[in-house]
Amino acid sequence: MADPVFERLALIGVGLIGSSVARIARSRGDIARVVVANARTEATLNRVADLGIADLTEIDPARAVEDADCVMLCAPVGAYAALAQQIAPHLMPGAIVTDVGSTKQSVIRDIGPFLPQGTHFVPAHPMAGTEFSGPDAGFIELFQGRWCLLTPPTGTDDRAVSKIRTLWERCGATVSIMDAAHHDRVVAIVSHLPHLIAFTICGTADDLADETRQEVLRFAASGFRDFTRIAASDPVMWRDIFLNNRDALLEMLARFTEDAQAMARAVRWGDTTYIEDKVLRGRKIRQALIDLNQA
Ligand SMILES: NC(=O)C1=CN([C@@H]2O[C@H](COP(=O)(O)OP(=O)(O)OC[C@H]3O[C@@H](n4cnc5c(N)ncnc54)[C@H](O)[C@@H]3O)[C@@H](O)[C@H]2O)C=CC1
Ligand SMILES: O=C(O)C(=O)Cc1ccc(O)cc1
Repeated sequence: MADPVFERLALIGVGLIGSSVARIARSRGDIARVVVANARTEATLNRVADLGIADLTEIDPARAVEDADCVMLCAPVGAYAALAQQIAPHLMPGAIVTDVGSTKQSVIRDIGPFLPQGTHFVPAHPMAGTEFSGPDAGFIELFQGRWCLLTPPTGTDDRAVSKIRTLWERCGATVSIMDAAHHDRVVAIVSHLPHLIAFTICGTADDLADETRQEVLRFAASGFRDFTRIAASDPVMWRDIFLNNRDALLEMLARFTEDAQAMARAVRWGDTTYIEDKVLRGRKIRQALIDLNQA
């Protein structure tokens, strides 16, 4: 077995993503020699201990990061600034701080300024997840065959980037490195806007008159069901994502609204070619994903 990438990995937050990393690290042995789990409540830490997915549990984030050569923030992105401020004075010289947040410019803005000289910061975003949360939701296969996007700010130490790349590759992901602003625009269209649409359409259906709502729930076809799966995601996590990728999300929403209006016009005027073209385009995108094995 290869040497572990890290001696001690501290996970700040052990929900779906943190607990999946913990499970993989514990089962493989070549990611970290010791896994420390931090969460806000004793109840979560007791659950982590029962699940046996960390070597140590620690309720104080400042203590959790002591002696860790890698600290991974796995909480909702709105909590990052306060967490960074708390842990910064306790980081070991040379420690690598990384994260799994779904927005990247905000994370660099919120964490970067607190980190002391001599530590390294490698922001990351695994493009894998489910609508479930908490330590029970994680699983070993979560990142298998999925992308992990790294957005190291200019000047980041190459060895630190390379170690985080190895960590994610050992989790089963393929790593791609990109600029944080580009990342935020890409995920706004492929992830954040689809979630916004899912939350909105479920709300719209729920706002309908009582009688109709019953019908919506009883006869929901698979299209609506697919939306409800996404809409079942964690409210705090998505509140934080929307507010921390505001500009890119609003830009993509404006473009989407224009396109939806064009579709409405085609429906109103019976523009069969327009409607067929759009449906065909959707079908081609679906096929391309299937060909890439990502659907
Ligand atoms: N759920 C998903 O599908 C994906 C989520 N992400 C990102 O990963 C991060 C974690 O998401 P999940 O694991 O899904 O969330 P989760 O809700 O399953 O777990 C979050 C963890 O953070 C802790 N936490 C919550 N608020 C906190 C606070 N104010 N201070 C300290 N700790 C706090 C919770 O106790 C819990 O341990 C988020 O930043 C999210 O944007 C990234 C990829 C996919
Ligand atoms: O469950 C789904 O459909 C997801 O899209 C999961 C997801 C949620 C947030 C991310 O930043 C990345 C992936």
